[in-house]
Order: sequence, then C-alpha cells, then structure tokens
Amino acid sequence: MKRKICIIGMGLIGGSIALAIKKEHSVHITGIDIDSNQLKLAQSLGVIDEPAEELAAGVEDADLIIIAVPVTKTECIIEELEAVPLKSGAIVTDVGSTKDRIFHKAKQLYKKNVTFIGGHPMAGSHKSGVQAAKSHLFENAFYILTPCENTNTNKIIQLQNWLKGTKARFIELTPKQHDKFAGLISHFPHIIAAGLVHQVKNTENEDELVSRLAAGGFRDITRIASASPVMWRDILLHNKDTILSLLHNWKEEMNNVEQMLKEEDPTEILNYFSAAKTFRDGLPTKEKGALPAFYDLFVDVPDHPGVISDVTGILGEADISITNIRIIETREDIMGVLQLSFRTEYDREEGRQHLENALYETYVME
Ligand SMILES: NC(=O)c1ccc[n+]([C@@H]2O[C@H](COP(=O)([O-])OP(=O)(O)OC[C@H]3O[C@@H](n4cnc5c(N)ncnc54)[C@H](O)[C@@H]3O)[C@@H](O)[C@H]2O)c1
Ligand SMILES: O=C(O)C(=O)C[C@]1(C(=O)O)C=C[C@@H](O)C=C1
Repeated sequence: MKRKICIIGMGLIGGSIALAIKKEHSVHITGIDIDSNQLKLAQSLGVIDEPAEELAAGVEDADLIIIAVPVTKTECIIEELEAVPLKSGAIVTDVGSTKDRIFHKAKQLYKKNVTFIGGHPMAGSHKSGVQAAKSHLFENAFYILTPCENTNTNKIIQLQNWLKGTKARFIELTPKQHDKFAGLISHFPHIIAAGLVHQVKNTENEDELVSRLAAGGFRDITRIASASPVMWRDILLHNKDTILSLLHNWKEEMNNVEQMLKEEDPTEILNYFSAAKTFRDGLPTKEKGALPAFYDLFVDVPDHPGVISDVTGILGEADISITNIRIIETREDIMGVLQLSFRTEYDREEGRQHLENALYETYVME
C-alpha cells in the first residue's frame, strides 16, 4: 500500500515540495487549501492525487504532514492538528520562513504520538500559487531543519529521505539562529526592496518619467518586492525583534554613508564600495542560499531585428524563466552573443535543448 502525505497549503512551496517528493517516491498526496481554485488546479496539474475538504480527513492516516501556509496561519494549523486524530509515528513539518514562534507553538503537538520538525527551504520566488510550482525549485538550496534536542535522529533522517527529491542541502540550526540569519539575508532585504519601490513611487507623483526609466539595477534589486504581501506581512510580525534590531543597525549604516558624502571624502567612499564588492564577489554562487545561483548559457545570435524576442519567446513557450539577459558583443561583421542567466542548472539544460532544437548554437562556460 502507498504511503500517504498530506500537504496543507497548495501554493508555490507546497506544490513544489509535492512535485519533488513525487519524483523520488511512489506516494499518495492529499492536498488541502482554503482556496478551492488552487486545490482544483493542483489536482489538474497532477501535483496532488486528491483534495481534502476537511483538515481532519486529510491528515488522519498521513505518514507525513507538511504545513505550507503563511507563517501566522501555520500557528493556527498546529492548533487544529492538536485537536484531531493523527497517525501514530507520523512526522509533521512546515516550510515557513520563520522558525522560533512556530517551534514554540508546535510544543502543543508533543502530547500526540507524532514528531514535529520545523523546516525552511531557503529558495523560492516572487511568484505565488501552485501554477508557479517547480519540482527543482530547491535544487542546491539550503534546507534548514530546526529539530529540538529530544528529536529522534531516525525521524530527522526519515524526513530528509522524504525530501531528497528537492536535491537541497540539509542543515540543522536552532530556531533562534535561523530567525537571526534569515532576518539578515532574507527578511530585512525584503524591506529595503519595498522601501526602494516606495521611494520611486513617491517621486513618480512629481514626474511619471522616473518609473519608465527604472531599468536594470533597480529591477534587479527590487524583484522580490513583487512577492506575496500576505506572506511578508506575516514574516515581519513573526520576526519582529530581529528586524527591529537590523533596522536600528541600518539607520547607523546610512548615517555613515550620509557623513561620508557630506565630507566628500573620495577615499572613504571608494573603500565603502570596494569592501562591499570584495565581500559580495567572495560569496558562493553555485549554490542557492544567501545569493541566488546563476547558471549562464551563451547563445550565438545573428545580428538581426527580432532575434532577442525569438530567443526569449522560445524559452517563454517552454515556461523556462531567465533571471537576466545580456548582449555581450554586437559588431556588424560578426554574430552577437547573448548571455542568458537561469536560476537552476536544470532550467539551463532545458533552455539549451529548446534553443538548439531551433538551430541556435549554445555553449556553457564553467
Ligand atoms: N515564496 C517563497 O519564496 C518561500 C520560500 C520558502 C518558504 N516560504 C514559506 O512557505 C510558506 C508558503 O508560501 P508560498 O510562497 O507557497 O505562498 P503561496 O501564497 O503560493 O501559497 C500559500 C497557500 O496557502 C493557502 N492557505 C492560506 N491559509 C490557509 C489555511 N488556513 N489553510 C489552508 N490553506 C491555506 C493559500 O490559499 C495559498 O494557496 C510561507 O510560510 C512562506 O513563508 C516561501
Ligand atoms: O527568490 C526569491 O524571490 C525569494 O525571495 C526567496 C526567499 C529569499 O531568498 O529571501 C524568500 C523567502 C523565503 O523564506 C526563502 C527564500
């Protein structure tokens, strides 16, 4: 008989985990979502085998329960789980972007014969919903687990086995460590991205040309501001203390910049940017984590109008996203080269095949 999994929250992350699990295990996956359209779509896309209308019915015989809803809702779901029968020996995990409050809430499950292990796959997207789910979303990403001291090691291994199709790299942290690090490299940058967008929006009231000019750098640094506001509201509320402390440090950082500029000290200003560049250039790029990994593909293209839209059109039709596109060289007498950046090696390989089928010459430089 097939093992059973119940996923509560059939959005981007719930859907991606379901697809990753299906790649490695022959299982029966039940999905639950308050949005019946998401649930229907999840079934049509083959992400789940069956929807459940009631939480109790979905979880009662599940070997693995995965909570993939916004973090304040995760607390509500834990309360609901406490009140319904669960299979003895089951593992319960979550994917929330914060861990400490959920960890404390999950203590309510201790009296049931199940094991709760908090989890957070450190990769995602600014897109929401099961329609954006991908089995390889977490490839090479860190997947943080926050077991407690008494968690049975065997259960941690079982959970990692369930999740091996994610191809993520598991790492264990305490919930507090997690929230401190995630605050620094994920939650706080989100506020800065939203703040930059607000700054342009406020100026746009004076002159609407400004947002039409917002290109390359601004778009790169503010991509994440397009993510789900509900998800981010909840993250901020959950990790309030860490974020308030980072805000305090940030104001000091900006005061320093203000001072450097007022003093017009070229050496200080140069050092500020050089030190940031040196540190940033030294960060690992072949793994997802603090920085997204970029997998570049080079494509020879003729110098012909419409060639860029042809290339992006081929990738778009195959539903392959690129994170960046750059024309490296265009001289009249030679072919130009397009440098396309993909989020994963898998996307790059898929993209390469589609472009070669359309007779483009491609190559990868490691
Ligand atoms: N998006 C990312 O980049 C990312 C990455 C890692 C972890 N996370 C975490 O994963 C979780 C899910 O995020 P997502 O990006 O998949 O969001 P999403 O909006 O794509 O999906 C969330 C789903 O949960 C459903 N939902 C909300 N309340 C519910 C409830 N009470 N019962 C059942 N379903 C409910 C929604 O209808 C929605 O379909 C969040 O906790 C988030 O912090 C997100
Ligand atoms: O790539 C993105 O769009 C993300 O914002 C992903 C991201 C992040 O890196 O901050 C967002 C929240 C999650 O908890 C984990 C990953």
